[in-house]
Amino acid sequence: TLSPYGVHQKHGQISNQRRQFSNTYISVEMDDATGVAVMKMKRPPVNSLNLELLTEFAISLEKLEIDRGCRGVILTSAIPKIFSAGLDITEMCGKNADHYGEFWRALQEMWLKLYGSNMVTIAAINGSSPAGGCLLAVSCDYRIMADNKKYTIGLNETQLGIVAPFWFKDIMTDTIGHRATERSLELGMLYSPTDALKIGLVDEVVAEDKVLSTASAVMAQWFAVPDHARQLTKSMMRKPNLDRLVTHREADIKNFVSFISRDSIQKSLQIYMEMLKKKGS
Ligand SMILES: CC/C=C\C/C=C\CCCC/C=C/C(=O)SCCNC(=O)CCNC(=O)[C@H](O)C(C)(C)COP(=O)(O)OP(=O)(O)OC[C@H]1O[C@@H](n2cnc3c(N)ncnc32)[C@H](O)[C@@H]1OP(=O)(O)O
Repeated sequence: TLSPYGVHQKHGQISNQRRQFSNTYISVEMDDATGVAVMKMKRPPVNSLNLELLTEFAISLEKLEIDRGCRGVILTSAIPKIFSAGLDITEMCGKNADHYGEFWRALQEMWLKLYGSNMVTIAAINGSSPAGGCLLAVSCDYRIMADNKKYTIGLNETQLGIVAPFWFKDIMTDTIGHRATERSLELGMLYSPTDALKIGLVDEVVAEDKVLSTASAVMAQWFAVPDHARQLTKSMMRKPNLDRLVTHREADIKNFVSFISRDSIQKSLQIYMEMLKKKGS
């Protein structure tokens, strides 16, 4: 079927209790018996967040949000060793202003839906999660990371010569505190799972093969609280950050477009991409 956004979706029934829907880059398996949906990003090689993935992400969340049977979402990756490499740098390089604006709006939309969700959201971080990947995780209610010191998480934007916008910074501050955020963002720090746990960036570190089962167990604990009370509390806690972006949404897009279009910033991003490619070859 074609959704109102023009994204093709495949629907399938895999049992009486489980429903599945899949787009190009997102697959969702909804378990009607538990009320839990597992949403997986599947954009090889590194789940970088391009315009299409962000759009599919927002549509999938919207569908779950209006599904009365769905009370919680586990967000994870179908790609081994990678949760998400963050924003697709090629979406921010060598394109025109209209494209940058459309891309940024899609990112804002996805974030407003994820951070503002009424459902319980748990990030099952089964791999590296820099920058935009960290934003996804920090926007959830709870974070469980795989215990593998090769994986890192953090807002490393300054290492690319770019700057995390105020709404990334706000939720990072709410998660790890002002001082830790200041240091972390200025230096563009990436943390191992153990260090991320120490500063409170993730809530639990578990063996790689236990990430999903732990997420399900944590979900059951959160489900023990009456939905209406938990939802009103979540909304009370998150409303100021949501309102701030909604109020300044157009200015934020303008700011991004003018910043990213600068020659010096384009050059920094190109150098970073070349560095990534060299490392891989
Ligand atoms: C004043 C302020 C106002 C407004 C705001 C202004 C600015 C905007 C800020 C925007 C916020 C930005 C957020 C972001 O998310 S930027 C992206 C940051 N991401 C990273 O730095 C991660 C980079 N990637 C890695 O570190 C590694 O790839 C990773 C994830 C650890 C995996 O490592 P590995 O398995 O070894 O894989 P490779 O490195 O070999 O990568 C494989 C392949 O993927 C390409 N690639 C990797 N990451 C990205 C990416 N983010 N975007 C696009 N492409 C990516 C990589 O180049 C390889 O490609 P190849 O062709 O060589 O196969």
